[in-house]
Amino acid sequence: MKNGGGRTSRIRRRKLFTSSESRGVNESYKPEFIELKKWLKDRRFEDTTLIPAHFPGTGRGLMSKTSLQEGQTIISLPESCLLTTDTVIRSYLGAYIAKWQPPPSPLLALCTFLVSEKHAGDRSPWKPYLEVLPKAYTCPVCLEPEVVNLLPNPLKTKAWEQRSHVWEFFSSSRGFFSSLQPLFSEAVETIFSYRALRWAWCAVNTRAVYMKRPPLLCLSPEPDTCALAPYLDLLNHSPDVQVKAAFNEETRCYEIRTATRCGKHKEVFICYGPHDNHRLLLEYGFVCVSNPHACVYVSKDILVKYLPSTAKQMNKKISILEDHDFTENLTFGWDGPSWRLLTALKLLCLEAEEFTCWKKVLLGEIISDTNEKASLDVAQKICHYFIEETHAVLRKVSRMKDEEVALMNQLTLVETLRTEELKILQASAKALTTLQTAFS
Ligand SMILES: C[S@@+](CC[C@H](N)C(=O)[O-])C[C@H]1O[C@@H](n2cnc3c(N)ncnc32)[C@H](O)[C@@H]1O
Repeated sequence: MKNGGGRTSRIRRRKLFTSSESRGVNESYKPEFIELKKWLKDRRFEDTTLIPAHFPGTGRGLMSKTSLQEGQTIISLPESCLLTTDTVIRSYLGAYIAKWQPPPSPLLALCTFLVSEKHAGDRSPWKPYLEVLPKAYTCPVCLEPEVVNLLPNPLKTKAWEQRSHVWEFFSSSRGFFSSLQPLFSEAVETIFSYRALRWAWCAVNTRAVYMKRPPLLCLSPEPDTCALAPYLDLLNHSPDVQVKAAFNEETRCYEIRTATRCGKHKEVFICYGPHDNHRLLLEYGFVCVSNPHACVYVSKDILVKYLPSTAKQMNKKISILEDHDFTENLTFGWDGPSWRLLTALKLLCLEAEEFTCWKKVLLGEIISDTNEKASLDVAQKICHYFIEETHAVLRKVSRMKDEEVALMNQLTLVETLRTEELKILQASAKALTTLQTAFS
């Protein structure tokens, strides 16, 4: 029952209020930003609109020097500042990439360049940019296994998939890295280690902007869509803002135009997409407090577990749900259970004599008061089960924070996610109680 109604807008208003309260601390005096500024100036970019700052809620980001109006271009970064596969192919790596069969992917080309330039240290012309890149990431691939196990089930599965994916990316690239040995005096195995490649993978995945490029013959045909955009990639995400971002073929700059006003000395945000917190954690390693897109996912197993033991024709009902794509994306949100979740429950709760009406249920028709009530009751039970489970995990996280101080950051991330999910579940339980009163 997500209708984008009152609660969501209240959350948005609250969020806007809190962000306007949180003052950033100017960081432009820091040596790494002074160096980055010089480097950008040499590439014809000078910023008069934004300054690097640290914010209490979001960490490092960009702050506006003046108030920004709707439609204003907040940043216009020249092509010469962008790090793309073109940069890599034109570099000393180009000849090695061209020789390697099968051709490396665009992502591997970018990651190899980042690792190699980081290794070059002071000799790298990209040093001022590399120096401001985070040293560590909090995407699931970087989390300790005991922390991954504290994630909600569907996210946990995706987190393990991400770990195998990055490991596979590394192992399948070892041959290519060996071919680069003539470029280095140290053994390539020590330069292109799993940790180094994982760091580069996270840098590209959490920071690159979308920029579709024509395929290059020496690279595999996977889409070449990632560009690293120094300085611009200091902009944090907010679900409450709208921006237009694209490479302008006329000015040959990557430009971001805001559609949301921003006050002087406030954090300037862009929107990475209408992502829920699972996706933000999976792809970017953070979660957003009061995210209107956040939700709690319900799996098919949990649906079945909480149905009354008297429920009939369960296998048939499950296969109907599967055939009609109703076993995925079943969620609780700020406004209550989603329409998809309630519809799946209504179908599962059909009495034997109502079973022939299953198509009507999928079309959103009401079959009977009994069916409406039964499905709301199951939804409420599931919601309470999740509330209990979330409380239990939060207690465990709190114990672990005392015992495993080294994992503090990772545990705090899980705690924020789980606390947000608890708020959503409590809001859903309340919405369900209101709906249930109509049938009591
Ligand atoms: C493109 S970078 C933005 C700049 C980044 N904060 C930095 O210091 O380099 C994306 C990363 O910033 C962080 N981030 C972005 N938006 C955030 C937010 N609303 N709250 C907390 N962290 C955020 C996440 O770590 C994410 O992976």
